[in-house]
Parts: sequence; C-alpha cells; structure tokens
Amino acid sequence: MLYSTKMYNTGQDINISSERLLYHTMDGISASLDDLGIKIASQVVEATEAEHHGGLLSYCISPRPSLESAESKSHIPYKNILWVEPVTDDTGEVQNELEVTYAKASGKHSVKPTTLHVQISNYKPNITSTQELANYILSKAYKNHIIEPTVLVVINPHGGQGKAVKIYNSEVKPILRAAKAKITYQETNYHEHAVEIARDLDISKYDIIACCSGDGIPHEIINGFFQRPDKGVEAFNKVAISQLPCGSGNALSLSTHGSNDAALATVHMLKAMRTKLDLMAVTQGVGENATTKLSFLTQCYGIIADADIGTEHLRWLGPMRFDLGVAQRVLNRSKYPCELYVNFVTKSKQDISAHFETHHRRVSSSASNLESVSEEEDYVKLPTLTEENLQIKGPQLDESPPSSWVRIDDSIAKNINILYVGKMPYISNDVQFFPAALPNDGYMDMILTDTNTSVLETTSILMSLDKGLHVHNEKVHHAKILSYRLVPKLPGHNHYISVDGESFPFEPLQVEVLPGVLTGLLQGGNFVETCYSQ
Ligand SMILES: Nc1ncnc2c1ncn2[C@@H]1O[C@H](COP(=O)(O)OP(=O)(O)OP(=O)(O)O)[C@@H](O)[C@H]1O
Repeated sequence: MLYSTKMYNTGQDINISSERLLYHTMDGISASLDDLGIKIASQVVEATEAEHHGGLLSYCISPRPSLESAESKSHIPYKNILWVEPVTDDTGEVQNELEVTYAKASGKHSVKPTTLHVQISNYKPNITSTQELANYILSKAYKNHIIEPTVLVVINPHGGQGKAVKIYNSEVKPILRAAKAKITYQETNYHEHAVEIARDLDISKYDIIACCSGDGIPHEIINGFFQRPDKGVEAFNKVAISQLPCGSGNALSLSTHGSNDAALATVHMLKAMRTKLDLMAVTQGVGENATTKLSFLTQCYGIIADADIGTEHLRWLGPMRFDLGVAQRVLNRSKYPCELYVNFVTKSKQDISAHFETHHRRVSSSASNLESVSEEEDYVKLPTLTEENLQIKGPQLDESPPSSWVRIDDSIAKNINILYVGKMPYISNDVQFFPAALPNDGYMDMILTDTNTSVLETTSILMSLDKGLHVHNEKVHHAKILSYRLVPKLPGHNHYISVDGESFPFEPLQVEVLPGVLTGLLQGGNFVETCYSQ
C-alpha cells in the first residue's frame, strides 16, 4: 500500500532529544538513580566536557511527554534503557559496576544501541547485590512491558521495494538483541504466506509478532488468527501484533510507534503498552459464498483506492504514481456512484470532537495512573476475549439493512469521489486521514467527499491531509459509525476496493466494528498525536 509521496516526518519522531552525554563509555562513571532514569554525576560531565570538543554521545528517544522533563546533558531515561547487567572481570567475578545498554540518538530521527559502564551510588537499602540493582533498573525500564519478550519476526523480503531484510538486519535486529529479545525469524515466501504462519502458529511460544513489512503482513497475520478453529480468540488474547516499518506503506507503525524509522519503532515497540484495539469485520458475498475478513486499518472506494491499486503498473514511477493517480482523477471529476447505508453514532463534527476528548482524556489518565502504580502491581491486565466478541451481528448482504441504518441521499451517493473508512490516524508519513480515530472506542471513522465540491476545493482538502485539517472542511462528511454497507454502482473494470491497502473483490461489502479484539502495542495506551489531541 502506498499513500502520498512527500517524505517528511509525522512530527512524532522528532521527539528524539538532543540531550548529550559526555564521557568514555567504559569508564565506570559515577551515577545515581532518580525517578526518571540514571543521572550521571555532574563532576563527570564537567570534566569530560572540558576534555571533549567533539564526538559527543547523544541519546534519548522520547515517545511521550514524560521524557521531556528528563534532565539534560547527564541523564539516561529509563525509557531509553534496553538492558542492564553487572560487569564481570576476567575471572567472571561480579564487579561493583553496571553495563547499561540504551537507545542513543543517531542522526535526526533514528537511534542505535550504545553501552556504557556506571557505578550507581544511591540505591534502596533492600538492594544487596549488583544483580539486584540491575534487576531493579530493568523493572523501571520495562514498567508495564515485557522484559526479554519472545518475538516472532515475520518479514516480507519483497517489502519496501526489496529493502526489508536489509532494514531488519541493520536497524531492527541490533535493538532487539540489545534488549535480549528471544527472536524467531521467518520470511514470507509468497502472497498470503503470513496467513498460514499465523493460522498454524504455536502461540504459546510468543509474546509479540513483529511484522517487518508494510501493512500487508499485519493484515495477513490478523486474518490468519481469524482462520484458527476458535476464530483466533486465544491468539488475540496472548500475542501482541506490531509492525516495524520495512514496507512502502507503514500506517500501523506510524499510528502506534509514531515513526517510519525501523530502529526507533523497535524501541517504541519494546516499551509500548499492551492495549486492546478494535478491528473491523468486512463481509462480501451471500449465503455459502459469504466471506468475512478482518481489517485493522482502512477500507477505501473511489479516487484513493483507484490511485493506489489502479496504478500498480506504474510502480517504476516510485511513490509519485499515487499523487499523479489522484490528481488525474480529481481533474477528470471522476465519480463513484454507489448505494451507501450507514449506522451513524455522531450527528455533527462537534459530537466527534466531544467524543474524542472524553475518550482520549480517559485513556491518558488511566495510562498515567498505571505509570504511578507501585512496582509490585506492575503489569497491565487486558480484558479477555471470547468467541462472542468475534461474532458478526449485521444482516446478510441479500437482506435489507436494519431500519436504524441511514441510506445516504442519492445527491451524495451518486457523486462520491472518496469513501474512506478507517481505525488508525496515520495512513502514511504525511497523511493523518483519520485524526479522530481512537484505538478502542468501538467506532470507525467514515470520511466522504463528492463531486459537488469544486476541483479547487477538493485540491485544497487534499492539501490539508498532512495536518488532518481536511475533516474540518464543511464539504468533507465525517462521522463516527458502527457499521455500513457499500454497494458500488459502476462496472468493476479498472476500479478497486482496497482493504488495509490490499485489493478486495469489486462487489458489495458490509463492515462492522469488532471492539477490542486485537492486542496491539501503543505508547501510553493511545495512538500518536494528531490535530485532535494536540
Ligand atoms: N515472498 C513474497 N512474494 C510475493 N509476495 C509476497 C511475498 N511475501 C509477502 N508478499 C505479499 O506482498 C504484499 C505487500 O506486502 P507489504 O505490505 O508487507 O509490503 P509493501 O512494501 O508495503 O508492499 P506494497 O508496496 O506492495 O504494498 C502482501 O500482499 C503480501 O502477501
């Protein structure tokens, strides 16, 4: 999947701090612990500042505001710490020093693991050995996260125009290794191989499936779980699914880890909070031919689906093919008539803002409560899923939609140019298409535009996608919904329906939310910031 060409940042990963540390990494420098991390003794910093005029060591990833308050120059926040263990001498005897491995800033938007030796002066009286001290720091570094997780890496070697394996080896693996994750490596050998991998997986072996790919592999893993005899109940309960951005479309990573950089996303994944995410059940066909697949990201009909999937033959053009495809269809006033039935939740854009604020505030405050709970009551317990949660409740496609569903007026439905429904805010690096999307509010966001809007206005709407401001344009229909049915009313030739960026049959489809099915890994239990949360 591919959306938009501009390669600047979401603004989420500029949180890498420019704070600096100045010392030789193996000196066993004096340090102390504070609430936020390891504080290097000020005299060490001063002495080494005088010594060094360049080659500074900088560090720090900062997914959430808690790091912004970290002290400058002399501080390694717990959030950056990947591993801590006692230093041993040549004979294997444990020394009074710790080896700390942490994520250090590398370039503007990335990180790499770096190691240093510290001597901590202040620690709790009940800590009686260097190993206990290391364990204590690790428990702070991985508060509400799994220490040494077992990770199944599923990698699409063709992802990211063939760069996925290289990105994994150079950026992802060093971070996973530094964090002592237990890695199982599995390449996909053909389309839908990841469905089989997830369907047949021994889930008892893994904490996380890390898809080193675009959004296609997480889509397949989720659907592989759904094909298990229990519809994936046990798998969804046990294993968190995450994406490390190695593909051309990395919406899952952008929306959850806030980064298109694979190393930074890996650190964020390791430090993220297990959080329940809603999925969407997409049904096509009737009777015995009815099939339901799960969608975690989007369904799309109209200009954007055609500009993405309908321009595959222009791959040689690179990412530009998508923008050209959209521009051509906007200028041609392309329209995509359909019948559209929607089960609305919100009636106005004010309702959406109010809903977002309430839900977002609730999640943020429960996440900060979790941060402040004692070390003993450490781990987040998620609600347990049952098969009931995966039951499809909507009518068959050959039955009438329920009377509570609104049929969209023909003045709009016959003139649609973009119908886009989503569950995650970012669909590409510079496009927050669904800025009001929430991880587990039980609703989808529907966005609709039609050709009653002028070319100029449509262009201006598309130009405001980077900041998510398009949703405030009065010509853009935006609502929180529970379910919908789309019946395309144009021939399928050269037209597409895309689900999570994958091409689906060009025929009627019905979609409903399945609340809280997927176990995902989110920073503080929320999606990254959007124009709604800022
Ligand atoms: N070994 C393989 N050979 C061919 N196709 C594969 C292979 N492994 C995975 N695929 C398919 O590649 C598609 C795209 O995967 P993914 O989203 O991970 O990558 P991407 O770089 O974002 O790709 P694209 O730009 O094609 O969307 C998926 O449909 C997946 O089934």
